[in-house]
Amino acid sequence: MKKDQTIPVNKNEQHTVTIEDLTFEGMGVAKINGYPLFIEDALPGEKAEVKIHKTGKTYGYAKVMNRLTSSKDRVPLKNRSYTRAGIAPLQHMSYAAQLAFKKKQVANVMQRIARMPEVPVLDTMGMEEPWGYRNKAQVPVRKVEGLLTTGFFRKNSHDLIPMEDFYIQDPKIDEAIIAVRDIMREYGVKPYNEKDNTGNLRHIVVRRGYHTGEMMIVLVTRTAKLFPTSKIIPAIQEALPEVVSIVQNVNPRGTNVILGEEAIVLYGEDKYRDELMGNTFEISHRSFYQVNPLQTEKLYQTVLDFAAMTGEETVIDAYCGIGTITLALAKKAKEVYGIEIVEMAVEDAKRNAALNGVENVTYQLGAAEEVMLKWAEEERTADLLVVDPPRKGLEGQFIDAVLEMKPSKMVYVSCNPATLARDLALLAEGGYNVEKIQPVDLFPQTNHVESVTLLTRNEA
Ligand SMILES: C[S@@+](CC[C@H](N)C(=O)[O-])C[C@H]1O[C@@H](n2cnc3c(N)ncnc32)[C@H](O)[C@@H]1O
Repeated sequence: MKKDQTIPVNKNEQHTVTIEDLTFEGMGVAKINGYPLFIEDALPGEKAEVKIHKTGKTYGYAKVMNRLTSSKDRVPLKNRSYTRAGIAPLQHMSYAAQLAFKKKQVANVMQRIARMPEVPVLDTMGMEEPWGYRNKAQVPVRKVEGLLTTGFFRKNSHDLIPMEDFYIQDPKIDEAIIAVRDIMREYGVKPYNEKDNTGNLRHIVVRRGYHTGEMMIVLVTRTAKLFPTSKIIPAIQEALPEVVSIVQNVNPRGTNVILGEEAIVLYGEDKYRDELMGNTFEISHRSFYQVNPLQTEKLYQTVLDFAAMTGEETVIDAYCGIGTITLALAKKAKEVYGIEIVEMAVEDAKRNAALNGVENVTYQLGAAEEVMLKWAEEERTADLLVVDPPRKGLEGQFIDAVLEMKPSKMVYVSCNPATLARDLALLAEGGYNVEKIQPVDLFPQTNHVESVTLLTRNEA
């Protein structure tokens, strides 16, 4: 829709529309005289009476008042709040349709952003049981009707929707949140009030090892003062025998960032254990660890399959976190160099290598873009480069370093198709062939798309 065109709808009007497409967030798209309306819980092909609730210059939002026809891809909702909270925005879509939607997301950006429609995008690898998969929950705590309450924020807001069962988390984690909430209520802990930055308990974070059952509880508070800890700690231990670590993380700032800088270990050590690809990992409360353990093994196996190593390779694993991919690579390579920016993750990574008796890995603390540039200038090289950056993708400087270093093979693990496509276009321009992309569903019921891409150097 052109900017100078008048908006063909008004707020609160009702219209009958047919859904034509889905946004990357999974919202239905219908058009009225070319003006796109984004509609929650609506699938392509469905006809519905909708009410306009927001209009902008180039698009608006509408709500389904009456669904007139249903798509064959529609399944019953578990709970409408999960869509509102953004926990399970695709819950109305059959799992097969979710997998197809994610494959299409990748194909779309490869066409639109990378301008490489010819690159094969394989079928998304899904889960057998796409619920109850998350090994970590970070649940906000607020006062609701006078009581310390846990739940989830309504999308784009900080209104707490009280919730006890999240469905996408390991059910043991849901139980643990309720148990900790009840203990906090019993001992009169004050819930955080962000309006005037008062109260104390901001978030309850629970992490649980899928293979070990070990649980870590993180109590995120505004001040370092906490409760009658002498009563709370034994109460948590009694209610949750799987708990091996209780950490208080202090975050005094008025911010959306969950964790603060200061940590006080209340019980055990700042770590719990889990296993991945036959290796054991100790994970501290600040370290990144993939949230879907079963699918993570499929993701890493895809990395190994794409890498097809002979045992002679020198490998760089950039953005390595606590070394989960690094150790999987180490079994098949001559040597692996991990790069990671979070100091505690590097400490975890080193300890984890020792714990598993792996000697052919070396970890470098620092920004991957700086370390890679330095290594390229020193004329160090690698046969294989594995990258697994955060959502913003690779820095320009990182790509420059890759093009100078020229590893013959690259495997790119991405959690954001848009930045992946941008980076693949630059790498292709710099002499890499983008061979294939394998989407892997790490986040069923959500619109997040993870993928693994194989690139080889075109020496011609
Ligand atoms: C998506 S995680 C991947 C971690 C690991 N490969 C895994 O599968 O568990 C991205 C990691 O990159 C790290 N990171 C973020 N920016 C970085 C940078 N500029 N340089 C190096 N590491 C960075 C984060 O701390 C995080 O551990």
